[in-house]
Amino acid sequence: MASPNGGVTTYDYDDSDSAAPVRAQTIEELHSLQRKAATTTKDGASPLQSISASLASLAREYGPNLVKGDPEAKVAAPVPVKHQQPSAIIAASDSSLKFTHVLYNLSPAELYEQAFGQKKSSFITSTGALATLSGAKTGRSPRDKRVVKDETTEKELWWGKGSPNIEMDERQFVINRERALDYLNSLDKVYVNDQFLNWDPENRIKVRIITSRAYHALFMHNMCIRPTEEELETFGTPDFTIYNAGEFPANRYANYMTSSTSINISLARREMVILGTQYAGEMKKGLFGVMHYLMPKRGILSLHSGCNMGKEGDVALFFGLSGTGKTTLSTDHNRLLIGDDEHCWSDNGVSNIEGGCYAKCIDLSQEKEPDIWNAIKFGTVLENVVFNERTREVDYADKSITENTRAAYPIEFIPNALIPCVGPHPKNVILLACDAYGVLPPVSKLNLAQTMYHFISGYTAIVAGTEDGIKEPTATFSACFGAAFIMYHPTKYAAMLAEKMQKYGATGWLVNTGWSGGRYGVGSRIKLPYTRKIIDAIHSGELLTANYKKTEVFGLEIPTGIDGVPSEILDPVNTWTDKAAYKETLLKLAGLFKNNFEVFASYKIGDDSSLTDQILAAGPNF
Ligand SMILES: Nc1ncnc2c1ncn2[C@@H]1O[C@H](COP(=O)(O)OP(=O)(O)O)[C@@H](O)[C@H]1O
Ligand SMILES: C=C(OP(=O)(O)O)C(=O)O
Ligand SMILES: [Ca+2]
Ligand SMILES: [Mn+2]
Repeated sequence: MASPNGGVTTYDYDDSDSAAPVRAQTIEELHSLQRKAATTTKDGASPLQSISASLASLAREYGPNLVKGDPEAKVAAPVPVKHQQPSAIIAASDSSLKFTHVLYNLSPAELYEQAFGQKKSSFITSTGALATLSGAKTGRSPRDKRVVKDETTEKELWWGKGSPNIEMDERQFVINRERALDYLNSLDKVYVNDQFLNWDPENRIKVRIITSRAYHALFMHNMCIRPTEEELETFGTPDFTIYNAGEFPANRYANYMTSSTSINISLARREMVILGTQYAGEMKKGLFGVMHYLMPKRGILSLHSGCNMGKEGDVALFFGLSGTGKTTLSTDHNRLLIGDDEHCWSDNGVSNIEGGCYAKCIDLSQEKEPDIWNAIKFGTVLENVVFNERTREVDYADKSITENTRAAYPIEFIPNALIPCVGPHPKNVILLACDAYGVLPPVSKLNLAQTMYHFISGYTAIVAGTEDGIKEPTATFSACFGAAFIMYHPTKYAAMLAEKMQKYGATGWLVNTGWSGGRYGVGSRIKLPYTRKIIDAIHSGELLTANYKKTEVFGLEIPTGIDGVPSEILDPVNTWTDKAAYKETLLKLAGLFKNNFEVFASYKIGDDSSLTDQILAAGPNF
């Protein structure tokens, strides 16, 4: 009788195990049957060659020896493809004799397995997410960011007081780059992701992320736009490359370095080097800075904002500093999500830069934020959360590691995401100001000059944990609601925003997602359900036709009533029991606005000098 595995004749024993035997002679063969080979690229060597070039030292003649696939994979291992090297070259150092395995664009399942093999800190939670730790740094380190100042960037970029761009020179950049590369090339394996930024096909940017940690690769898989198999085949050379050697420290004695953490950007080389921090947000926000450089050169405005669209095609932008409500408020069950954090506004409308969302999840509740809650499942990265050791249920209230706990998931995990993530010109531009002083109204309608005044001021709070060293909400002025990420002077972005808002007739709003009834510590955070009702009234048009009154000092137009919101909270004076303290705090804040704006007073906003005058007059009067 012919056996199912063909050719081999077996005889009937009186054996109870009468099922057909598996098509394997050995246990290894059996294991190899478990996994069906994935379709590989037509020309397997081509991405490896471009990766080898990426990982090459600038000082040595050729790059490291690269092999595809996991060194641990004994079964069905991909065929090693050695990088082409001139055969006559004699290895200059031991490091060039050694192989580094490249794990290229792995799937989430593969990255889970890699993460478990790599760190004791990676676990599956009860809903299937990958919980992990980012190490000593659990927020961004803006004081450790350096940008190469050369002849071009010296003229182009915003430098000096208030600017996020702290200079370094080209030579120190390549020294740090070499340090990162030597570290990465010393490892047995590195993870490489080739992905895209920007859903606008005409302005798509190709990015490569090289990292030592599987969780970083999964994070970027979720956060950037994922290429199809065909797009990977023709990917070619990336437009921008991140070398994430965050597990390895920077040299504190090097020029321009002040700590062992260093985030280095060279716009000329189109590269970013990360040393001494594993906080994943550093990569996504670093790339955002690059987009803030590249896009305005093409007449496209880059925005630190969330974005969603109503059923009628009405688009809203939500500008806000980290942790002040972009993700929470743009994720709205009644609207289509275009993106939660980074967008472009071009002549064609809006487009999301990213392929995923990065939600703060401290105190996350299923009831208040159901869509984010449900997105935390297999494939999602959970950074720095605490969970029950046995049930693996996450305790979202636990701040023992940080208050900046985060979930990163692909945008498709939100059921009403709009794919591709593009939309028409915005109708409403909402500025989220998280007021730690508790004196700004929950909502005000702004005219264009006021919108520009508040956009340039960027008054809000840095919330606990989002930046290194911040322990409680701290009042700040962050130009364009994202000063840490912009590259040019704020008035360049403001002029573009004014032009676009005017051209497309968008209305500006100031929404306080912070405190009410007293400053932080005395009053309380405005309730999320009320903020949602306010946002609903903006979207529906209800607030365009409402009755308004003007506040003293700031001259803000506030509505007298909104469906579902207690009317008395709309004017903040009503929520303070100590009226004298309210007035004093209001004047104090107005003074801070005035001081902050002084540096901008000498700049013209765009070509319109009458708009500049109106903007200067749109601040507080006292
Ligand atoms: N009134 C409010 N409006 C918006 N967010 C609020 C409000 N009250 C509390 N929050 C909380 O503030 C945080 C906002 O974070 P998130 O939306 O992720 O910020 P961003 O996307 O701007 O970085 C969430 O944890 C949210 O639950
Ligand atoms: C990730 C960050 O912020 P956001 O919540 O705005 O994405 C950050 O500031 O590190
Ligand atoms: Ca090796
Ligand atoms: Mn966010």
